[in-house]
Amino acid sequence: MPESAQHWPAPTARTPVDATVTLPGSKSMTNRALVLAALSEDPATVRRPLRSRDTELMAASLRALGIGVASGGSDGDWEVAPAPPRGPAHVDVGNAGTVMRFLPPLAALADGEVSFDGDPRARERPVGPLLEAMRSLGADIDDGGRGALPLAVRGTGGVRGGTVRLDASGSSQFVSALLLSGARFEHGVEVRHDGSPVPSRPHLDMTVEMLRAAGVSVDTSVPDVWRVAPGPVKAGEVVVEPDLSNAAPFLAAALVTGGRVTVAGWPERTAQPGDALRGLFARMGGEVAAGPDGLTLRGTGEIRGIIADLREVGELTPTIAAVAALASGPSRLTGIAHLRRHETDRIAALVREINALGGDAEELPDGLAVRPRPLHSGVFHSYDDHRMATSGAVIGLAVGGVEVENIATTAKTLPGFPELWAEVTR
Ligand SMILES: O=C(O)C1=C[C@@H](OP(=O)(O)O)[C@@H](O)[C@H](O)C1
Ligand SMILES: C=C(OP(=O)(O)O)C(=O)O
Repeated sequence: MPESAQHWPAPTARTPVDATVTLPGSKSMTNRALVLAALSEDPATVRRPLRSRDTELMAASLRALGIGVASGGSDGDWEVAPAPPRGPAHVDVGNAGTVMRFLPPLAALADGEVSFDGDPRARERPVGPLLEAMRSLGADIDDGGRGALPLAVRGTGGVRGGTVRLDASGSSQFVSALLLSGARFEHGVEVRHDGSPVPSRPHLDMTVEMLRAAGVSVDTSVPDVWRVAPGPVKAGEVVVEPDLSNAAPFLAAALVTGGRVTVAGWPERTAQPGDALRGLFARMGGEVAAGPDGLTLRGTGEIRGIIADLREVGELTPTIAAVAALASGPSRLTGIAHLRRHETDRIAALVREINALGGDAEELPDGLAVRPRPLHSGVFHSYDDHRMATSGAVIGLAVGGVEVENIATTAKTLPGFPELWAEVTR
């Protein structure tokens, strides 16, 4: 297909956006819930799960390991019938960090060999520190010495477990992965992080909260140390919250058009990093208020630049950068060197695409700087990255003639994005 055939003309807002949006479930919660359900003593239910590429890959992988994952009830609920995982099996991780990192420790509990591979990009994403940690906990892994996919976990039906030290500065998912399966290791697991700060702290809190809700004892009394006691997992019924990271482009739509967007069902309390959008978008000029209908952002007509360390909420960066490209003042987004190994090198990609539309963005060693400059029409490339694609949509609302290449890549975490966006912005 010629490149132009895959271009999606981003809608430009002729009037301020005014809408209420109901978003599908959180990717991060859904894939944690599926893993915990799979490791449970009893059948478990995942209510209001996200059904998207990343979560369907997780469900398919668990099925390949002999665990029952079936649709049931309304809202696409998943009924999980746990079983001791078994090989031989193959896991296609796609480009899902959660599948790539959360499943190898579970596969080490399997009886038999489990091979892992994924999209070409998945082979470039870091997994080495996790594999080393697993080896020191007693797992047998063949990665051909690459410290990357493709690899095989030679499960023996159990993992010794114990204490392990690792550098999780490349991805919080290394730690989450060990914790999620750790209760099923003979001695549980104690993970000690050693290195530059771990990114995405809220995602670690989410892991701990969901484990505790499943009856697992987790000790977090020492900073950068997580101890999971051995014992049963009882996931029961997990209700998945709306995906607040995917709320980012919709709230941004209100901010950049001086309009109003309400995200329905915003939880009062949540571990999701997307909750930080309230503060970040308020600093960028929005008025944010929580009410019975959800969280509402009103644009004031003013779009301010922002200086922010986004280490804890890295996955919000593409949207923040898109708003920054439309702001009246300069922005500096730092603490996010690890984004260079996300779905794409997000720092390089954002700078390239903003500049291709006439903007003034610059790469920093651990982030990017964006200075105000009027943007013009053009193609915004997505690099097979769902959050790049939605960022192009945000810019397109304010800049006429923006076309997003491969908008379909949004199906990684938000299938139906173009339709939902059209509804919200019409
Ligand atoms: O555990 C999770 O669900 C996630 C953790 C974060 O990963 P990193 O710590 O690798 O950034 C985040 O960016 C990713 O989208 C989801
Ligand atoms: C980094 C992301 O995803 P993954 O779970 O593949 O790491 C993301 O969704 O922004």
